Amino acid sequence: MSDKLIIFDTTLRDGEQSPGASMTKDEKLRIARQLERLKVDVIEAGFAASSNGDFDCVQAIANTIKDSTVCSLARANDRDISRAAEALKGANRARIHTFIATSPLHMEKKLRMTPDQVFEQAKQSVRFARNLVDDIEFSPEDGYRSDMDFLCRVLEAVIKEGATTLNIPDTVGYAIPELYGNFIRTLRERVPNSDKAIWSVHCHNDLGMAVANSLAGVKIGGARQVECTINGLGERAGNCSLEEVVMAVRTRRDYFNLDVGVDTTQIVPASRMVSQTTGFVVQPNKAVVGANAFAHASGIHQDGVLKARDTYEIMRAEDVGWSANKIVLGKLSGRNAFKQRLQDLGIEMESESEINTAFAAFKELADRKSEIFDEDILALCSDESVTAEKEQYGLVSLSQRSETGERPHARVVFTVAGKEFLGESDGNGPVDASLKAIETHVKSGAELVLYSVNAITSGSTESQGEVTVRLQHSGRVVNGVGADPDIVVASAKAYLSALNKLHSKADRVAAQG
Ligand SMILES: CC(=O)SCCNC(=O)CCNC(=O)[C@H](O)C(C)(C)COP(=O)(O)OP(=O)(O)OC[C@H]1O[C@@H](n2cnc3c(N)ncnc32)[C@H](O)[C@@H]1OP(=O)(O)O
Ligand SMILES: CC(C)C(=O)C(=O)O
Repeated sequence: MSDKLIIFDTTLRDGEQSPGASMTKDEKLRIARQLERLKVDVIEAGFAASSNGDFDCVQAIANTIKDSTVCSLARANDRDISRAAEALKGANRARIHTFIATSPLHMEKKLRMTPDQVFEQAKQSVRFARNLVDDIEFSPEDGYRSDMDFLCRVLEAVIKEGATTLNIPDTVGYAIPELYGNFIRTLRERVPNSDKAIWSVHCHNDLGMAVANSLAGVKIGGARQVECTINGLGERAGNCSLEEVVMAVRTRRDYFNLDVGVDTTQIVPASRMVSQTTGFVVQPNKAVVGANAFAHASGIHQDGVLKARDTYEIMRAEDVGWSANKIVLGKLSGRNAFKQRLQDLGIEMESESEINTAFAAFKELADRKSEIFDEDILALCSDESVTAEKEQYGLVSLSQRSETGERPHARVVFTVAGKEFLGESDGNGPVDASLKAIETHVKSGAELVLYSVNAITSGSTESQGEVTVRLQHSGRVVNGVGADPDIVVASAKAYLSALNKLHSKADRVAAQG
């Protein structure tokens, strides 16, 4: 049996069946080119007979893609199949994928056909398609819920008519891995001449088992084609996700012993492209392509990964297209990860006790802020040099008046080197008025380059607000942070804190030079 697993991507067909994921021709072409870079074996470009627009998409993709086989879906009737063949005319390698439902439920209630009629239509359609194109895939829709004897009869007949791939869909995601794997194996054992066709799996994710079922179809059943989509996009809860199935087979080659031709470094770019095109956001904890798939937030894991990546990583982030794995600093981080980040940022600490002080400040900040960025660490480390005694500026009191239709006015009392000053100003808003009131006396000449507000405590109106301001002056950039239940007061505190840092940096520069 072949040791190659064929990757059949149906993002542009079944993926587009996700409500809200419809794509334009240009978008489909762009994704098709990315799928070719990804080196998938087959691209199911659409359903040519479904509309003139989708016909154009299939045709454009067929005329553009050179390496992958381009496929169109078609119902089991002459019109759909002819449209598919026509759209695929320009393809280097073309495949028609024709299907008809074989489960008792679908035949009786949906198609309103007898099993014998379905049998004849399946045979006739494959024969018709085979006269137009050599590469024919046949799918008994709702195959997994079909009667085994009937299914074997249909599959035997379509092989005789020239079907080259037999795809057994779990159309409604009802299968369980072991049962689905055995189902495929039984079919392969019972259908005469089963080795004349490639067996394929197409699983939906209604019970969250699309990937597991597909892999069971491969391992237990002996399927050698998996139908899948980028980000697991697809009808209802989606399809088997390409990135998961490919990385499972590759990472556990010891178990599957199969080759996949996919260039895995193109996985993340493909995932991003599909997400941006469809507007379907990838959940952060999604395997392989989620933002957190290679991110470590807890101290023990961070320590392990810094010492040896494989302690907590079974794949390399770079192998699937991320630039690197991530150590995310936060309240669960430990000293080793913190020290490593200081080193990465070029921050030198002279003694272990200095590091301990910075680490304690970091932990305190991390209790209030869910993620600590490099800017926070830079600010936090420069804070160490600003002790209470050295503070040049301090807030004493603030009052402000703002009424609808009137320009807000602020009165701020603050200290400069221990002496009290009163500043007053109007402004566009109460925050603007307060900062201008401080500047009436300070005249720092600094430019405000960032202003942001965070709720430190839970999201009620009583929350403590944390304001960050970033000031720039003569090439120096400093962050100031202030917290208070009153956002205007927090802003004034943050502003004065940033002025303190500018002042202390200026002092240091003066002392050095
Ligand atoms: C499991 C899957 O994902 S299958 C693929 C699903 N994808 C799509 O349906 C997307 C594209 N579909 C479409 O654009 C339209 O449904 C079309 C163009 C295919 C058909 O549109 P309409 O002719 O208006 O039919 P409508 O969609 O209302 O009903 C489907 C018809 O096809 C029949 N049909 C369904 N499957 C098949 C099949 N595999 N082979 C032959 N006929 C079929 C149904 O019995 C029904 O026939 P009826 O009109 O005689 O009752
Ligand atoms: C057309 C077939 C393969 C399908 O999409 C399904 O059964 O889910």
